[in-house]
Amino acid sequence: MNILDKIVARKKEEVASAKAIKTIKDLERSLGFNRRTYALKDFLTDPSKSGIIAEFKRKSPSKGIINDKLSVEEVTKGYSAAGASALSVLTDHDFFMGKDDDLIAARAVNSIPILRKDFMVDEYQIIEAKALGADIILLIAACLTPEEILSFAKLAKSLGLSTLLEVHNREELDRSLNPYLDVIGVNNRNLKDFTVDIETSLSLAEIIPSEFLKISESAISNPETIKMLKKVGYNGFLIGENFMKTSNPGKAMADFVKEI
Ligand SMILES: O=C(O)c1ccccc1NCC(=O)[C@H](O)[C@H](O)COP(=O)(O)O
Repeated sequence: MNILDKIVARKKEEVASAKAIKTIKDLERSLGFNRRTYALKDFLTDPSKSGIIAEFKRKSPSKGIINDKLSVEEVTKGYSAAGASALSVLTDHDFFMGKDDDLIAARAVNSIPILRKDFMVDEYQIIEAKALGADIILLIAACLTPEEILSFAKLAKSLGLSTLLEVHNREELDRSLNPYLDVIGVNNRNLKDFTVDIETSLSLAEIIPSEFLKISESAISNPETIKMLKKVGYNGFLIGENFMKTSNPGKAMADFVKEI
C-alpha cells in the first residue's frame, strides 16, 4: 500500500468515529458554521497580496518533523502580515501532527481565506471544515472519483466554500474538471513516492482551462521558481516547508516576498 492509500484508509476510519460523536446536525448548529466566508479567487487576484498560500505544517510523511515548536497563532499571523493571499492549516493528526483546534485557532486571529488541508473522503468533512472556520477545501484527484469530486465541490459551493482541486498529471486533470471547482492546483510532489519536480507545474500550465485560476504546490523554495511559474500563468503558490523549517516562518516569508 502506498502512503496515500494508507492516509485515505485511516481517514475513512476517523470520519466514521467522528460521525458517531458529532452528527451533521451538531456541526450545522456550531458557532463557526454560520459565518461569512472569504473567497479564494478574490484574494488570489488581489494585487496587494503575494499570491502565496502559506502553510502551517509541523510534520510530513516525506520529511518527518519540520517544526513542532511554534504556535499556529504566531505563525499564521506572521504569514498574514507578510502578505499571504491565504493560509493552509493541516488538520490531519496521524501523518502531519495537525489538529482541528489548529484551524479554529488560526480562524480566530486571521481575516484571509483558510484552506482546511486534509484528505477529503466524505461529505461530513466538508461540513466540518465550515464549522471549524475554513473557507477552502482541498479535493485530491488521485484519491477521489470524478463523481465524488463533483458532489463534494457542489456541496462546498452551497456552503460558500471555495474548492481547490489538486492534480498531478494530465489524466487526473482531464477526468476531474467540473464547473463547481474554483482553483486548480498542480502538486509538484508525487504523493505516492514523494519525488518532487517543478516541471510538473510547468508542463501542465498550458492545458488547464483558462476559466480556472492556477496554483503550483509543494517544493517551492526559491523566488526564481515563482518568477518562472508566474510566466507560465500561475496565480498562486502553496508553500509550507520552506518557511516552517525556520525559527520565524512569518519573517522567512516576508524576506521571500521581497524577492518575487
Ligand atoms: O508533504 C508531504 O510529505 C506529503 C505526503 C503525502 C501527502 C501529502 C503531502 N503533503 C501535502 C502538501 O501538499 C504540502 O504540504 C504542500 O503542498 C506544501 O508543500 P511544501 O512547500 O513542500 O512543504
